[in-house]
Amino acid sequence: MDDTAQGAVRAVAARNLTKVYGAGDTAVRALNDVTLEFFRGQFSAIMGPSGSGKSTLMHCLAGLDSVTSGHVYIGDLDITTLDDRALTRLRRESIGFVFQSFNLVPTLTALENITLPLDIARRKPDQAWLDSLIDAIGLRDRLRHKPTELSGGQQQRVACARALAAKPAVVFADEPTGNLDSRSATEVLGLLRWFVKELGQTIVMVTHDPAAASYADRVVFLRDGQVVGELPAPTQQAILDQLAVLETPVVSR
Ligand SMILES: Nc1ncnc2c1ncn2[C@@H]1O[C@H](COP(=O)(O)OP(=O)(O)OP(=O)(O)O)[C@@H](O)[C@H]1O
Repeated sequence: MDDTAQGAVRAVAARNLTKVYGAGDTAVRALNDVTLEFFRGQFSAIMGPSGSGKSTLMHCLAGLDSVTSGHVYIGDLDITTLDDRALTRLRRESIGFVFQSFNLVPTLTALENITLPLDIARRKPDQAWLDSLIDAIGLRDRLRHKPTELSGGQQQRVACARALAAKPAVVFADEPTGNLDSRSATEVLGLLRWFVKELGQTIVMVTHDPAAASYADRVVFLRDGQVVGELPAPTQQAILDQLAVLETPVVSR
């Protein structure tokens, strides 16, 4: 895919992306002609009122949900042309996920959870890369612990390392701090930011939390399935101001 004039390389893009759930009278247009790009080496946040289409957008971008029309690109690859098998391989090799509920495998140790994507893909670990992830999450002395022996914040840091283990093209984080206390949330957000700044990773995060979104390089705002604005270098106050506008019913504006 072309570089932009500023030299930023697109990591993920949606082109005229529409997603309709159901049909007839009960059809819901969750995404309505969304065209949007996320750049390599950037931390982006997606925000918007409940029901605005954030999860749907993330699921379509990650190849977890089919699109009704339009295109999704991971790098140069139009993933809407892939069959299920190719999509599964793409998700395994090129996409990392961090979920609100951590989703670690309870029977595996922290280290086994981190290397799981590599084991599934039968790929040899890059030890130096894994070491940098393990150092970054600060849990070298807990690597043999099972998830239940770790705090929520520690589990989410393990999940973050797992998301990066296979050096994905992009990491999608769905409310990664939604189940954490504020101190653990700050640690996880600092970690995500470090992955972007120091390792050049690309992260796209859905969040309801303006404090979390202020860690991003850029916030994209959705409303009624459409992109209605964005903020570069967002501050928490600027995000709150934008959300207040979005959450005001159109008729009273
Ligand atoms: N599987 C589905 N079937 C039918 N409608 C759906 C489905 N998933 C989502 N929707 C609808 O699509 C719209 C967008 O939903 P989505 O979950 O993407 O919004 P969201 O911004 O992530 O919301 P929230 O912040 O509450 O999680 C909503 O109207 C929702 O009810």
